[in-house]
Amino acid sequence: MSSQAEQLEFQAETRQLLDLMIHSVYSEKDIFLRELISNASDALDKLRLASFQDKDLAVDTSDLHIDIEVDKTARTLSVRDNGIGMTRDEVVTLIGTIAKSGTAELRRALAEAKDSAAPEELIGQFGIGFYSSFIVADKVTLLTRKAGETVGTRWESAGEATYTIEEQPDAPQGTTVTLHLKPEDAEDHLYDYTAEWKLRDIVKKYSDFIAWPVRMEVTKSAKVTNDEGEEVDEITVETETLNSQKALWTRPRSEVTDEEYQDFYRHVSHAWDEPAEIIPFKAEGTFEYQALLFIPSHAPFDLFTRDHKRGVQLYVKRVFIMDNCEELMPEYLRFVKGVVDAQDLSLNVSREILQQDRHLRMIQKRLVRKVLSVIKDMDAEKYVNFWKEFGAVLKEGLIGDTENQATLLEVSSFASTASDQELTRLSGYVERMKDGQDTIYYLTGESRQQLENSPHMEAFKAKGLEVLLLTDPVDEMWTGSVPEFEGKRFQSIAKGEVDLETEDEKKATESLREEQDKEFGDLLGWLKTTLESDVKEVRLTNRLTESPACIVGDSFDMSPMLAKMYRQSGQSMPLAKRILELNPTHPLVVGLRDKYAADHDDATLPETAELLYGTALLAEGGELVDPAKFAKLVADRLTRTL
Ligand SMILES: Nc1ncnc2c1ncn2[C@@H]1O[C@H](COP(=O)(O)OP(=O)(O)OP(=O)(O)O)[C@@H](O)[C@H]1O
Repeated sequence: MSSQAEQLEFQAETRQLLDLMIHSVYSEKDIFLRELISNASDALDKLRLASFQDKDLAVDTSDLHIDIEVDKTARTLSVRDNGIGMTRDEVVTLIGTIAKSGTAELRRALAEAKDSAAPEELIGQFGIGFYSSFIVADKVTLLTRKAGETVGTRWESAGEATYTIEEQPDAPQGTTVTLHLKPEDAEDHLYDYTAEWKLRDIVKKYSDFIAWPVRMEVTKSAKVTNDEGEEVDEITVETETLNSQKALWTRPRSEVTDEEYQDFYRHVSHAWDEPAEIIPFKAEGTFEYQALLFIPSHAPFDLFTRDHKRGVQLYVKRVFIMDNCEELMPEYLRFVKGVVDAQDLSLNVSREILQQDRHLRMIQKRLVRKVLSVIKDMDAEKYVNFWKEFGAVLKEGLIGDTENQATLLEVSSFASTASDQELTRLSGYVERMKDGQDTIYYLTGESRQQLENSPHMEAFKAKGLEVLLLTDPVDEMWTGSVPEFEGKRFQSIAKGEVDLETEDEKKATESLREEQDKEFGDLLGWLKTTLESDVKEVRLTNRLTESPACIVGDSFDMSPMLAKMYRQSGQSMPLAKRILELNPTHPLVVGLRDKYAADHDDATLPETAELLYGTALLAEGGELVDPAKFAKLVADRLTRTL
């Protein structure tokens, strides 16, 4: 007895995607089968794992496999697995909606792309494997029963606004996806997906390495002699395993083609791009393992969201143990995909055990070194693309991975005042350093333009000193914890006192300095009191050539941008007071000094002090605490000048 079929609506984004899929002119239509087999293979992996971990789960895992079945008359193609299956709720959440984290981005991509975007790009970015069925089918039925449950679920959709879902008491355990195929149309690359040769071809091409047997009933004809002594064709139907099931990582690189690696990459990463680097790796000795890692050519859309989930898979003796094994790759290499197959771990390992495992830590160490060395050896073109896609993530490693800090610095690139087109490596910066320069100067902030025009830059521009322009949020963090590169100290030009004068220059200006300190002493003291709630010190500087004032931090002060990031992430961050530096040669500063000397009680003085501070803050791209009050001050002052 089956319950009433319920009709549910697809989420709006899913509907748009399905629409794209159905009307796709994408010529690589064959890939739908790869997606279905990939899902089936994952489901078998999960069942085997569940049977290890849950002894009460009464399931037969002795014959796990994938069947491909065709019905030429009904024009259907089914992919059946006896894997983990899904509950009704899982079908609704996994098949009816797209992962929450991706929806906002997807909506944007769909709006931007409309008809122009190649659907395969969207498919790739958002990992919507199952939906690719609708490229070749006008109706899809999914029948599934979760291991351990008694009742199954039947899901069906024609890829329009809705799908139906109902209970199916007699469903076998596992999942069967049945495609009601669209009419053949060779011109549109819609082939006969009930043809044995075609299916065999596709499986060989895309899914040969799948560890589980992919089976299909095939007809064989053989010449036999009948009772009358005549030679006749005998047609027999037998089940054949179409894939070789060879784990790619166990085979030497010379025996595997690039295509095979690429298809495997797409299977493990659920991505559709090509890997930029293929990294086979083998360790022998006391602790044996094999790894096959990939550096993708494109960053996935969810690289920076918390629930980014695909990384390196852990296998133990060719048995899948888990996706995204965090113990194998540090966070900052989360874009690396692939598998690690360890020989000496127990199949029963849990996440908790893994966290303690010494061997795993050793594997991680070696893999990290291997990946970094591959990045180091990339040719220029590949590296530029790599850095564009993953540079901001890699730099996260500068914060925690002190062991590889030197290599990470070596492979990092940065924007710099030396070129407005190309990024520079630190080695390039060091080569261009002036005689006697022992410091790598940098400035952090939100955009290149803001940094280039910041008052902090003035003296550096005037002296022709190169400054790195760091605009990734992560730059705010690592610059605080990495002291040097090849003996050259990093120094923020917005922090500490800047001393760009040579000894000779210092001598020449010494007396001028003393004089200025005397002349401006009163003003500095008064300003410090007046602006007490905003600054902790007021001093003269020679870092400014054009602006009247700028604000700097002490060497160990948090930058305003970093404080803002903390506040945005919900942490309370008291406003840190910084230092106001004045340009003693600027007419505004000189004028202010004179006015203060003439009349300490002039009513306009405190306002001018506030304007001076506010404009310095704006010039560096900072945010005023009370913009309305500041605007009013400016307007009043302007009115008086008219
Ligand atoms: N044959 C199957 N057996 C069990 N669960 C399945 C099967 N096919 C799909 N699923 C479930 O549905 C989910 C969504 O599948 P879909 O192919 O749309 O994306 P995916 O496999 O998660 O890949 P991606 O990472 O590309 O999103 C899967 O993650 C899996 O949990």
